Amino acid sequence: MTQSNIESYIEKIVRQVVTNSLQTSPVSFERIKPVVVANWKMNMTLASISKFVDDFGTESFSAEVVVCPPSPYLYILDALKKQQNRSFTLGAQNVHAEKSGAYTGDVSADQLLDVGCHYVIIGHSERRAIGESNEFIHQKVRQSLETGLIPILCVGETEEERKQGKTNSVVEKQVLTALLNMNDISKVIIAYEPVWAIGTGQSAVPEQAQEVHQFIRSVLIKHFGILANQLPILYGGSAKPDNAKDYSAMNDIDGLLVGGASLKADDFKKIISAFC
Ligand SMILES: O=C[C@H](O)COP(=O)(O)O
Repeated sequence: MTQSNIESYIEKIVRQVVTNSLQTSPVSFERIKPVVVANWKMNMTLASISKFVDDFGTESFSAEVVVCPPSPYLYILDALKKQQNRSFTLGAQNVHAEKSGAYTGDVSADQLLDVGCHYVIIGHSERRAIGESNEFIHQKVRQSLETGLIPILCVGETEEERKQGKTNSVVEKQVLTALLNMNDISKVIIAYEPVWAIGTGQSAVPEQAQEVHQFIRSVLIKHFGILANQLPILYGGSAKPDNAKDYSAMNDIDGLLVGGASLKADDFKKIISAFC
């Protein structure tokens, strides 16, 4: 074999590996550790949080479990979970893009770290709906990563956009704008949440979600390299104890972002178990 034959042979193999990884689920990597996140939104009180912690029990899970309470309860939830040895990690529902300053009512990434947070949800459709742009979301992701918080970046299309066949283009733009010019995205988690499935009881069929997850993974690999294969991509939108197992069976669904069904510890634990 001549030198140029060897080079073209190697090039062909490399191209084949990349093409395969773009078209199918990764086979050469270990399965990503599942992540199951509770987003309590603007629900719960001190009494119901205390009951949740009691009911959650001391069980530990092979999945990473994250609970995101409303911000006034972050500190007390951290204290309760440490005191009672609970196996979940703390996350916030939002963060400001700037490090500090005159932003009445907002909370910074440093402050979230200070009260025990490791994760933060960014770009949830309920915040996009009140005016958060892709660019602002990008700044929040950057600030969180620089501070040491793990961003859970939410993306997803509206019902109208899906009907118009724009799901992939909408989601691609949301992902790429949020992660623009970032060299290291290894700490990012993506959550695909079709807006029409959130809080409606009309969850996406697992195969429908899998299709978008696979597309998101291919976008990540194309723009950030093969290691992007290891980023968890979660599904969110009317996930419940009785459909969690079906999502966990999908190759590219690495966990769930759960709203309503995370308010009761028993329901939430059933959902976690589906990924363990
Ligand atoms: O963050 C969670 C999602 O918005 C899903 O909410 P849901 O499970 O109540 O539909």
